[in-house]
Amino acid sequence: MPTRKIAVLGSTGSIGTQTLDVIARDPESYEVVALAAGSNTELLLKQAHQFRPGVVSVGSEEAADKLRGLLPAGTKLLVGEEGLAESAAGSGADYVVCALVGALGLRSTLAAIDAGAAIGLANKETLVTAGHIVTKRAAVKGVRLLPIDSEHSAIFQCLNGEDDKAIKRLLITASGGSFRDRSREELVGVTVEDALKHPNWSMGAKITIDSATMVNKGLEVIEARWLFGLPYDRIDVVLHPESIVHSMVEFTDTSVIAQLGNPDMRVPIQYALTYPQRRPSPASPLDLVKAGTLRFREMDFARYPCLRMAYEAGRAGGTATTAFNAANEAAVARFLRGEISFLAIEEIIERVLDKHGAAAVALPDLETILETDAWARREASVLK
Ligand SMILES: NC(=O)C1=CN([C@@H]2O[C@H](COP(=O)(O)OP(=O)(O)OC[C@H]3O[C@@H](n4cnc5c(N)ncnc54)[C@H](OP(=O)(O)O)[C@@H]3O)[C@@H](O)[C@H]2O)C=CC1
Ligand SMILES: CC(=O)[C@@H](O)[C@H](O)COP(=O)(O)O
Ligand SMILES: [Mn+2]
Repeated sequence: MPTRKIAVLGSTGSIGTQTLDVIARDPESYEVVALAAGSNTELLLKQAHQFRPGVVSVGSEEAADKLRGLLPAGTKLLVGEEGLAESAAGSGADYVVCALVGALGLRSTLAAIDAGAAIGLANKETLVTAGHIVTKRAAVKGVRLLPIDSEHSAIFQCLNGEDDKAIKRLLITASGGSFRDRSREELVGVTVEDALKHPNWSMGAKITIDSATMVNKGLEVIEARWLFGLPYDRIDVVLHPESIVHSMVEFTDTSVIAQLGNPDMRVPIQYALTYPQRRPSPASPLDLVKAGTLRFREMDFARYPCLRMAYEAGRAGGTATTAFNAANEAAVARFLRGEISFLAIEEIIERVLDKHGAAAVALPDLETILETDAWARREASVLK
């Protein structure tokens, strides 16, 4: 594999740091040309000195002030949305790891695609917000969207070399999240601290809350629809408490192909970086005998209404998934700030979707999508 010129957007986050861990283990294969982060300037400074990117971008002037004069000589320091776009499309990157959190990642993902860079996509909200625009733009540019999200990496691996016509359905696995052993009645009054205790994965705060509400799986169903081009009635979710089967594909001959492994994001990250090659990984090998039992249960949509809403928004099309994602982002931010209860997240999403109504336009343009995103955030930010 020729040396890849890598931009890592969201380099100080859970995915970003694990991406840099993978890169640091194989320095001959990668040159880091851009790092972008929000406010963790202490970690970003360490990363800049370790990887010497030509471009470093931060979320605000305040954060930039903390870096000025401390970066390696010659490093270009950028700020905000422009900095993200420049990191993605003006840094000489031929591969962009999209590991920002939220729909914030949309514009830089589009900029990277327009620049012809390969995309390692972790930032699922981008596809949920504007899947038809992102996928069409990538197809026109001949850019491959390589999935980093563990379930979509698993599906991508299961589909490798298969005939699309032989696919019967996708089976996305779900751990059930932090409160999987609680009834709905027992969700009243749960704390942020408890919601952040994912049973199997160590992840950023937002996705961990999304896993607890099952919004994450809803986002992943919509993400799968856009990545693999299948209708929603052929994308199913199954509860799998062990998070060892990362997802499966059922084929027309009744075969079910699965990808398994210990829950370690460095495996899907590395696969997205080195595809179609597979490289040794520092992840601990899976011992199925030690794992013993792998359980699968039917998804309970009454227990997890956010998943139902995601399917409804996906089927409605248009800007409904944009509104779903934006309302969730705003509601989760309020929950994490201690402003609303855990159950208020799903209530707010439901009310925003009710207000959004039927999608007016089947395939909205980017301006309409961005307007809907802003509208849904405003609505979700004031609902009690
Ligand atoms: N973590 C995981 O295991 C998985 C994550 N994903 C997806 O990957 C994406 C990233 O998730 P995760 O790594 O957990 O998220 P984190 O919250 O851990 O990291 C988010 C990154 O985005 C940066 N960021 C936030 N706001 C801004 C901003 N305004 N400008 C520039 N950078 C910003 C953060 O910078 P800073 O911290 O410096 O503010 C950080 O580097 C999400 O879409 C998530 O759903 C998918 C599968 C698994
Ligand atoms: C690691 C990863 O891909 C996350 O999306 C994780 O899968 C969350 O899992 P659950 O949403 O199944 O709890
Ligand atoms: Mn996932």
